[in-house]
Amino acid sequence: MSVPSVLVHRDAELLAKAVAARLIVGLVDAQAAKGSAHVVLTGGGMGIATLAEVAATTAHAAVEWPRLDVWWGDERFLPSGDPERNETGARAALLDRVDLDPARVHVMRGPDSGLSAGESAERYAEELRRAARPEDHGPVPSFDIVLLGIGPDGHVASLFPEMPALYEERPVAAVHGAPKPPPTRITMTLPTLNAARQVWVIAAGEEKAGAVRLALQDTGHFQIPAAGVRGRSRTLFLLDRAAASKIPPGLGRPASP
Ligand SMILES: O=C1O[C@H](COP(=O)(O)O)[C@@H](O)[C@H](O)[C@H]1O
Repeated sequence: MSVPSVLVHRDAELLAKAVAARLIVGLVDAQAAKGSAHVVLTGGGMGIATLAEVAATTAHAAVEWPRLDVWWGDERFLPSGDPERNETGARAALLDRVDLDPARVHVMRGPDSGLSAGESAERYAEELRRAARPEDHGPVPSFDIVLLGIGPDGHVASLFPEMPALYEERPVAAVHGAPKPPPTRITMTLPTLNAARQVWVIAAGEEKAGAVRLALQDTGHFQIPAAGVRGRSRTLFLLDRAAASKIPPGLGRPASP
């Protein structure tokens, strides 16, 4: 597990552009090294803004989109096409604008699939298992990059403080009674997220500052789930100044004037 590094950009707009540029380079590097790459997407304001910035820059043509596997860290358990689904936002911002192989876009199924949330979680775990290679040493691929937003309560993906999914050892869990709507969700669990080479937590705005501070301290992950996500090679907290405003002096590195 890696020790988190913190990079601070001036504001949310610049943060989204900087993360987009970093994501393009990360995917190009991974594809150059291994031929293909796995990315895990997040919903939320900064997650979708980052994807929109990837779409907006011509540099995204450097990514070999047909050789990219796209996964989600979590999904709201809503029918396909619902505007509140993380998938819907990601498709509108980026996925429908690039040449992905549809078989490599791994959506978490909603109620319109006829599956219950628990069955959908099991189905996703099975899809992850099928994509894992012997060199991954586990039931899920070693994702190249996991993108995560963070809630003001410290949640990441749909891992909310003190909820049962935090105790779950299976790769994917159904969440019932989430404190943020909708109450029913599907989420990768901590062991799955932490199988990634790189985990990037992206946050903008003062309302995230307290959670960011606690996530960077030795807070228990049952209280602050973001404190429990760490990439095997690298963990980055990519913040704007407002989200970084409560971290101890000297911890964050300014990245934008
Ligand atoms: O509900 C969710 O919230 C978080 C954070 O969203 P934000 O809008 O406060 O940035 C997001 O990361 C997660 O994927 C999503 O389902």
